[in-house]
Amino acid sequence: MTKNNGFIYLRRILKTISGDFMGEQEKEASLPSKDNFSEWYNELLQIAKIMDVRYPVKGLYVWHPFGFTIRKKTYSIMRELLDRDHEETMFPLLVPESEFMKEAQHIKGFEDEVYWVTHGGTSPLEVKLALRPTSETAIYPMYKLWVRSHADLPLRLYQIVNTFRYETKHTRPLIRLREITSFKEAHTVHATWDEAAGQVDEAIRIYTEFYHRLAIPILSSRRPDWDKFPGADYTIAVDSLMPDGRTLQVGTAHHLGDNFAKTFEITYEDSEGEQVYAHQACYGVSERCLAALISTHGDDKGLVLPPEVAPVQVVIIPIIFKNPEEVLAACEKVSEELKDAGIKVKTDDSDKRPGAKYYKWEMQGVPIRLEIGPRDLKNKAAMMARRDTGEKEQIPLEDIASTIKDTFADIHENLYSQAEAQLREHIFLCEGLEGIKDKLVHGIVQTYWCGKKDCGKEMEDVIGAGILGIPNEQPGCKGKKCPLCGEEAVNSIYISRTY
Ligand SMILES: Nc1ncnc2c1ncn2[C@@H]1O[C@H](COS(=O)(=O)NC(=O)[C@@H](N)CS)[C@@H](O)[C@H]1O
Ligand SMILES: [Zn+2]
Repeated sequence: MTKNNGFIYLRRILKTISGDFMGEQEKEASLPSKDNFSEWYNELLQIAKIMDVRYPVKGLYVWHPFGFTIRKKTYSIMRELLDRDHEETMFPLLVPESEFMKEAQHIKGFEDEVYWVTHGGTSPLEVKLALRPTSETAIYPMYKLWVRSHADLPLRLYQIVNTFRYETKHTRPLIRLREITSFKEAHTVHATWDEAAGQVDEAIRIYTEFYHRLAIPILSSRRPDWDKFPGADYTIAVDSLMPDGRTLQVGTAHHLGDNFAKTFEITYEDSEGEQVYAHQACYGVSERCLAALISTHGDDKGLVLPPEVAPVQVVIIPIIFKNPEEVLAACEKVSEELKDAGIKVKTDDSDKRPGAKYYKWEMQGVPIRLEIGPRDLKNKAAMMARRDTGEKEQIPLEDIASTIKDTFADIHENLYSQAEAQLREHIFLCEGLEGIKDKLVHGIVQTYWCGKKDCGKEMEDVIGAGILGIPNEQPGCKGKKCPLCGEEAVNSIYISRTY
């Protein structure tokens, strides 16, 4: 038995002795402390019924309905934001080798990651087919047919599909998958380079809003050239801070220049009747948004969900001593009222002990618990317990739906500001190499750079961590030196350990 398991086993013994008896099934599901983030994360995915990792193919995982509902809710937020000026569509999964192999940089970037289909039944295919690792090479041959004139631009389409990448690094549920099941990718076409650049900025604005809706603060920065998307002019990424001080790339937007337009002959007739190559942008978010959601807000009791994406937003627990009918009738009435107000509510009238019920619904991250018993009825009230703060307060049954909705807004704001403070506390301004190395253990380092590629690459080797990017908002670099070569700094940069 490892030290760790011994500790968990001891904890279980102590829990039993302390009389904090839980139902047999809960005892099995004790969650490690979040301080041990990796174990906590893996256990929580199972206990909270997000994903089942036992599927017999590496890097592929199965959605439990509960997790799938959270995923669906993040989709509806992303669709709401993109549908303002994009249109949703769907392109095929299989990409003929001839198309896939067209864009040289793109191939170089994906040749080790692409899955190939070589047979149909027992007969070998004439042209082998790639499982899309991302959809440029599936979409752009069609854009060539669709984009004829200036009037067709800008074209802004997106799709939410699964994509496949033969990841050779350590795969992890929601974080590094071989089948990305929730790839929300947008592909846009523009008349000029500047318009495509404007779209990249708009994509980052959309992603910042999307993550705000999940109460997750993110950092946006331009990736160093050696870390941009294959075939792109440049890449802007958004990163969230994970509890172990590493950053998670939770979305990217790429300026493709006219690189893909030249390869796939996407041209349009301009006002002088000239054929002009279009300029493009593409951007995407995967189920890493859920990894960030779970990791940013979860605690030692389990998930903590922002109300907008919680499958169960309110759980009602009847507290029954005497006259159960009266209590159950009151719970039913409150439940109906909340449902009429569009709130997702569940009443747990199972025969579990209240303690076991609290444990279960806290684990599932239910934002609000309502306890209703005879004493509450006498006061025409319910006891409201908030999952984010643990606070309990009596609230009047009268107009309870609007009280709950106001509390949802407070919960969301509280989760966001807590996460924002956490992020701010883990960005360390350092100017010397030694300071950078020891701060990197705890989070993100903001430092300076001379802007020279070979110096940047050497700095990464010396520090043992990558340059995350160049933030858009640049503090002045006047008089600041590059920590490696000592030359004048031209940029302030973020450095972090990453997933
Ligand atoms: N193996 C993976 N598992 C989970 N998420 C991934 C994986 N690979 C990439 N992602 C996520 O998907 C996002 C978009 O992927 S990407 O390669 O950067 N960009 C593209 O594929 C572009 N075509 C825009 S859609 C990344 O920012 C990252 O958050
Ligand atoms: Zn330098």
